[in-house]
Amino acid sequence: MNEEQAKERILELREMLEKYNYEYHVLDKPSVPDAEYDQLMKELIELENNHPELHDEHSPTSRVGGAVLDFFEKVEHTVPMLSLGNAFNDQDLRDFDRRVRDGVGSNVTYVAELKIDGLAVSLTYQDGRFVRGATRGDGTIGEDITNNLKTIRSIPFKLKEDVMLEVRGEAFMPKKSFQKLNAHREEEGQELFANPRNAAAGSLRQLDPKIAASRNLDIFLYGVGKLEGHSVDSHDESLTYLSHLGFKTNPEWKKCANIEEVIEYVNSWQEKRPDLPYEIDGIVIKVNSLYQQEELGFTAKNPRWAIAYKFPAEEVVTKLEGIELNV
Ligand SMILES: CC(C)(C)c1nc(N2CCN(c3ncccn3)CC2)c2cc(C(N)=O)c(N)nc2n1
Repeated sequence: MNEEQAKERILELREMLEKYNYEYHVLDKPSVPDAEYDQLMKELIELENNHPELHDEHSPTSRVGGAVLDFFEKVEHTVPMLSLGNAFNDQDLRDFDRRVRDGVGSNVTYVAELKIDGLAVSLTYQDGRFVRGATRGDGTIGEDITNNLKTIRSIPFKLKEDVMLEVRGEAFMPKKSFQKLNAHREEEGQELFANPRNAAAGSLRQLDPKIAASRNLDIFLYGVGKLEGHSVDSHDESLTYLSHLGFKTNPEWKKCANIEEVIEYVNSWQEKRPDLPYEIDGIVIKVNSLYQQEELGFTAKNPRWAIAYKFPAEEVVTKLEGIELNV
C-alpha cells in the first residue's frame, strides 16, 4: 500500500483498537475475540514501525510501555488531594451525620462508595486527551507516573468530549492478579508482596513501564478535581458524567437518603467484601450536593463533607510449614 493508504489504515486501526479496548476493559463486554484484537494490534505495530513520521503518543500501541525513565518528575496538584477523616462504628457515622446536619440542615443525602484499597492517583486531560497522571504524594506534590498509568487499559486516552479535566481515582491490582504475581515471584525465589495495595504501588513506582504493563493493574475513578467545559451539581452526577466520558467508575456506589441507609450499606458490604475481585478497606461516605460540600468546607486537612468508614483488618491465618497459627 502507498503512503496515503498506510496513513488511513493506521488511523482506522487506532480508532478500532481504542473502541475494542474500551468495550473489554471498561464495559467488560468485548465485541471481538481476543485473537482478532491481537491480530489488529500486531498489524498496527508493524505499520507504525514502518511509518515513524505518523508516531502518536496516544496510539493504542503505547499501552505496552515506552522508554525507561531515570527518575519521576515532581508534579503539583492544582486542586490538592485531601485525606479523609475515619469512622470505626455506627456511632461515629451518626456523629458525622449530626455535624453535617448542624452545618447544612436536615435536607441532606449521601453517596456511599466502596473504598478501593489501592494507590490514589490523579489524571489530567486537555481537550479530552490524557496528558498526565500523577501519584497523590502528600496531597499537594506527587510524582509524574504518566508512562506507567498509560499501561492501565481502562484509562481512556481520548474522552467522549473534549473537556479539560482533572480526575481522581484509585489504581489497584485485582486479587487474582496479585495471587498469580506472588506465585510467580515465589517460583523465582523473589520477595513476595504483602498485599495488593503494595503490589499496585510497587508496580506504578517502576521506572520501566514494561513492568507496570505486565502487572494487570486497573483503576476506578471517583472524583473530579478541576473541570472546564461542563458543570455538575452533585456527586452522583459527577460519577455518571465520568462514566459517560469513558472512565471506569465502581458500579457499587449508592445514593442514600439518610445515615441509616448508609449504615445498612456499610454492614451489607462488610459481609460481601470477601466476594469482591479487588480489595476494599472500607466505605467512603460523601454529602451528595456539591453546594452543601462547599458550605461545609474543610478542617485543617479533611473535608467536613466526607468520611471513611474503616473495616477491621481481615483475619489472616498464617500457615507455616505444616503448623497452623490462628492469628
Ligand atoms: C474526594 C475525597 C477527598 C472525598 C476522597 N478521597 C479519597 N481518598 C483520600 C484519602 N486518600 C489518602 N491516600 C493516601 C494517604 C492519605 N489519604 C486516598 C483517597 C477517596 C478514596 C476512595 C477509594 N479509595 O475508593 C474513594 N472512593 N473516594 C475518595 N474520596
